[in-house]
Amino acid sequence: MLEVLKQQVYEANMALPQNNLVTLTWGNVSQIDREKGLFVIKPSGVDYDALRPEDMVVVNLAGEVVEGEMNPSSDTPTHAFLYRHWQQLGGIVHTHSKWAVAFAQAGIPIPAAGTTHADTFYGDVPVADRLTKEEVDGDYELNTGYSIARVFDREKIDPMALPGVLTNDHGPFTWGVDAQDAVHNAIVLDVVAEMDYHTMQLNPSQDLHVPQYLLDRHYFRKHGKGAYYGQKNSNKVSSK
Ligand SMILES: O=C(CO)[C@@H](O)[C@H](O)COP(=O)(O)O
Repeated sequence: MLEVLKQQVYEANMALPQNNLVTLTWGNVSQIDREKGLFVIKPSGVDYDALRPEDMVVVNLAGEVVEGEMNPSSDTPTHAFLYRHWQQLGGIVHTHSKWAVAFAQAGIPIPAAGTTHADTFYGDVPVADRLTKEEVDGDYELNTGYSIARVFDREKIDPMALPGVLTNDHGPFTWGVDAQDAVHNAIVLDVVAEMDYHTMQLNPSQDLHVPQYLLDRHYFRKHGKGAYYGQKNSNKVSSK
């Protein structure tokens, strides 16, 4: 079943090593068929060089395997939670891209410091709350999903205006209307994280945020004023 979707998800997963967003078997991509209530995700721990479209695993929104010989990604509960929590999501990516992971490990949001960022993310990319020992010892991946939703719900951020997050101590998740859109956002996220790191080195005392009018100009030029309008001043997302 879902052979076309498996091919799309396979190609999106292969884009992760092609864009230097992952090493070894790290990372994963999924995409959902909302009508069927099923999503397709990469199998767990499989080397990208050995990956095939037919290896993709079909999962329901409860995170249960519906079709597939291999175990689904270990992050499947996080993907399933996010699909349940936000109906707008069509595709989700998790990577260990190095510059975004550096910000995630430092617990620092990726600031909306330039127009490169503003074209894709309507504000700072926030850091999710650090998981407690109980959350880690419990259903770790599900609790990762809860930590992501908590920061967006608390800060009243439209997830489609700001399609990415840094899970504390871990790494980035991005999303979009489909898997390819989510991969695009994962690529942009790591590029702007690297740019921001160097900007911070060049001028540590500067407030890195672009002015709201420039954030608006770039974001709405690309996404339209009506689409995914985020909260005003959302580029001032507070750090954790
Ligand atoms: O963060 C981790 C492991 O620390 C996982 O996200 C891996 O990066 C990918 O795991 P699989 O998708 O292969 O299960």
